[in-house]
Amino acid sequence: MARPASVLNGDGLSVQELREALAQTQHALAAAQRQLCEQAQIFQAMEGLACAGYWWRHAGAQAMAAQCSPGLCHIAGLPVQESLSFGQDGCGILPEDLPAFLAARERMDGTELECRWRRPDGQVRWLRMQVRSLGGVDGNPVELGVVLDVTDEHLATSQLREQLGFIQRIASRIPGFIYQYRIHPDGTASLPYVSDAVHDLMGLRPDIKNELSALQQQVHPQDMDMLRSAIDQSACDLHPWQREYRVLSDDGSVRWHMTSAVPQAEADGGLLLHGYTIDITKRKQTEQEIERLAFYDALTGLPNRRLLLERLQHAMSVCLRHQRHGALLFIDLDNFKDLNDTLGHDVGDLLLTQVAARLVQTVREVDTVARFGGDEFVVMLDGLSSGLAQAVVEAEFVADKLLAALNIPYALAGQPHYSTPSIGIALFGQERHSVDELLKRADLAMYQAKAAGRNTQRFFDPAMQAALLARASLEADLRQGLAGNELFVHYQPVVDARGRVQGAEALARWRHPVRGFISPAEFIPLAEQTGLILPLGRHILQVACAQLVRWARDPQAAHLSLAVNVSARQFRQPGFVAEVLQTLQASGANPRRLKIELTESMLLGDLECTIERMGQLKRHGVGFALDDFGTGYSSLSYLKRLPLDQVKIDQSFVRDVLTDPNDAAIVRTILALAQSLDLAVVAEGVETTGQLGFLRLHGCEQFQGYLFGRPGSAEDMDVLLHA
Ligand SMILES: Nc1nc2c(ncn2[C@@H]2O[C@@H]3COP(=O)(O)O[C@H]4[C@@H](O)[C@H](n5cnc6c(=O)[nH]c(N)nc65)O[C@@H]4COP(=O)(O)O[C@H]3[C@H]2O)c(=O)[nH]1
Repeated sequence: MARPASVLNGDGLSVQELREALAQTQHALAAAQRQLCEQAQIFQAMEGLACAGYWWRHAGAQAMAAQCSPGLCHIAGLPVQESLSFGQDGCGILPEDLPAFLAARERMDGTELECRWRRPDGQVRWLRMQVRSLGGVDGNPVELGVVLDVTDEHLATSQLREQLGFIQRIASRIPGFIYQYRIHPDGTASLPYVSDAVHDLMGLRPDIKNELSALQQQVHPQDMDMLRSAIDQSACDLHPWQREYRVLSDDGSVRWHMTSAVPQAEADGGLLLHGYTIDITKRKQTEQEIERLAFYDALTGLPNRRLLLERLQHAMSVCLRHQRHGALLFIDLDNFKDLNDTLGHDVGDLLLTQVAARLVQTVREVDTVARFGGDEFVVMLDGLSSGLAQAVVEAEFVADKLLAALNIPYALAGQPHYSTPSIGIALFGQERHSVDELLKRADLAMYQAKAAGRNTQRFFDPAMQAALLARASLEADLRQGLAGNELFVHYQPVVDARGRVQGAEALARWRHPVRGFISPAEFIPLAEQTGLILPLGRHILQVACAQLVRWARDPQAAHLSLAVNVSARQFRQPGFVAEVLQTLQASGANPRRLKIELTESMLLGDLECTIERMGQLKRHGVGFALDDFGTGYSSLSYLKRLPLDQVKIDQSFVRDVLTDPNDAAIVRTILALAQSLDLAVVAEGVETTGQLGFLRLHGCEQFQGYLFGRPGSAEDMDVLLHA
C-alpha cells in the first residue's frame, strides 16, 4: 500500500523515519561534542603540563587578531579568551623583540624564535615559538603559532651562566688553572673544561685548549707514568690526590707543577676529576737551594760532611745486608796549609776546586765524592767484591788512580803548582761499625800515609787502632796528671869551658801513678796536639820563675840563668807575652835570668809576628835561644832577623862529632856562623871529654850533657853548686 504524501519527504522517508534519523544524528553529534570537549580538556591539560599554547588566525582576517588556545592565554597571563592581538599596540611582546616576531610572521617558515612577553601583571616570560602557514579547510590559509614558555629554561641557563662566570672569575684570580678531566667508560679520556691560565702554565698556543694530547705532550716524559698511576689509583679508591710533576718548556727549561684533583664517579661508569694545577717552580728552586746549602759544599759543589754521613750510613747497612764491601778513602792534601799561607786563600780555593773536579772525574758516578772540610776529601766506594782480598785490591786500584790524578800539576793563577795527597783507606761491610768509627779508621790510615812520607795510600791497620786508644787514654791521664800535680821540673846544668855552672835548662817530668816516669818525648807532642801544652807550659814557667827567685837569694846561684822550653803552639797563643811578663812580675824573678828556648819549627809560621813577640819580651830583658839548631829549616836570612841571644847545637850532631865528618863539619859551621852573628852557642848532649875537646877547639863556650850532669831536682842542682 502506498503511504500518504503528507507523511513522506522528498526522499520518500516518512516523518517517523526522519525523526529517528534526526535523533540519531543528534545523538551522534552530542557524542562527537562530548568527545571534542574531552579532547579539548586533554589538550588543555597537555598544554598546561608542557607550558605550551598556540594561536591561529585566518590569513584574510582582520589585521592582528588571532585565536588563542587556553594554554597560550595562561602563558600570556590573560583570561581565557578567543582572540589576541599581535599588533604593534596592546601586544605583550617586548618592543625590542617585536621586530624578530614580525619578521617570523612574514616568513611563516616555521623558524624557531624566542621573544619576551610582558604579562599584564608586569611579569616577563620567555616564549619560544614557531610560526607557519597551513592551508585552511575553505581554501583560506591559516597562520599558526606554537608557543612554549621557556622562562624556567632561561632562568636555569642564566643561573648556569652566572655560575660559570663566577668560576671563571675565580679561575682567573688563582695562580694556576682549574680543569675537569673525564675518563669515559671505554677508557678514553677528555678535558671537558680547563681554564684559560692553562696556556701560560703549560706553554700552549692560544688556539689549543681542551686538547688533552697537547697538554700531555708538555709533561716531562719521566713523570707521565707517575701521573697516570695517580689517576688510575683515584679511579679505584675515589680519594682526592696530589702530585708534583715537571713540564718541559719549548726553550728546554723545566718547570715544576703541582696538581690536585677530587674524583667523582659518573653514572655511566666513567670518572670525572675536578682539579687545579699550580706552578711550584719557585718553591722547588727554594727547596733545592736549601738542600744544596744544607748538603753540599759551597766552594766545590760536592756533597758535604752531612750528606756523606747520611750516604755512608745507608751504604754501610746495604753492604752488611748483601755481604758486600765498600771502602772509605780519606784524602788529605799534603802541605796545603803552606800554599794557603804563602799564596793566599783564593789560590788555595782554586786548588780545592780543581782537586774536587779530578776526584769526581776519576771515580764512577755511583761513588760519592765529598768535601769533608778544609783540604780533606772523602771518597766512598760502593759495591766492592764480597771477598775481602778482592775488595782490598779494588779499593787500592781506585786509590792509586786518585793518587795519579791528583799528582798531575795544577795551573793556579797561571802558575804550575804541584800538590800531592795522602790517602787513608778503611773497608766496611764485614762488621757492624758506627759511621764515626769508620771515619776515624780512614783518618788514622791517612795519618799513617802521611807518616810514611806522604803522597801515598795506606789501609787501616788494627795495630794503629790500639796505638790510638793508648794515646787517648794517655791524654786523659795527662789531663788528670796536670790537675793532680804529677808534673814537675828537673834541671840540667849548663857549664862554661871551665866546667863552672852558668845556668840550667828546665825540663818537664811526669811521674805517672801506674806507669812511672813517662818521657817528655812521649807526652810533650801529645800535649801539643791536644792543647794541654798551654796549662803545662804555664805550670813549668811558674815553677822555673820560682826557682830563679830561690837562686837569686843564694850567692852561689844568683848568677844562674834558666832556660825554659816553649812550644810553637804556646808561643803563638795571643796572650803569651802578657802571661810571661805577668808570671815574672808575680814571682819577682829577674827577667834577665830567664831564657826562652824556641825550636826552628817556629820559623815556619808568621815570622813577623814571632819577631814582634820576641822583641816585646826582649825589651823586658828576657833572652832567647834557638833549640836543636841545625835540624830544621832555619835559613840564614831568618836567623839574622831574629832577636836571638843563643843557639843550641842539637845533640844529634854532637853525638857523632868525632866519628862522622859531616857532623863535624856541621858543628864547625854552626860555631863559625854563630860567631859571625854574635850569638852564644851551647852544645847539647855532651857525653864525653873527646866531644868536649872538639867543641872547645872550635870555639864553643858552653856545654850541656851527661858529662856535666843529668837533669835532676832543684836539690841536686844545689848539691852541684855547693860542691
Ligand atoms: N842522650 C842524651 N840526652 C841528653 C843529654 N843531655 C841532655 N839530654 C836530654 O836532651 C834533652 C834536651 O832537651 P831538649 O832538646 O830541649 O828536648 C826536650 C824538649 O824539646 C821537650 N821538653 C822537655 N820539657 C819541656 C817543657 O817544659 N816544655 C816544652 N815545650 N818542651 C819540653 O822534650 C825534649 C826531651 O826532653 P828530655 O827527655 O828531658 O831530654 C832532654 C835531656 O834529658 C846527653 O848527654 N845525652
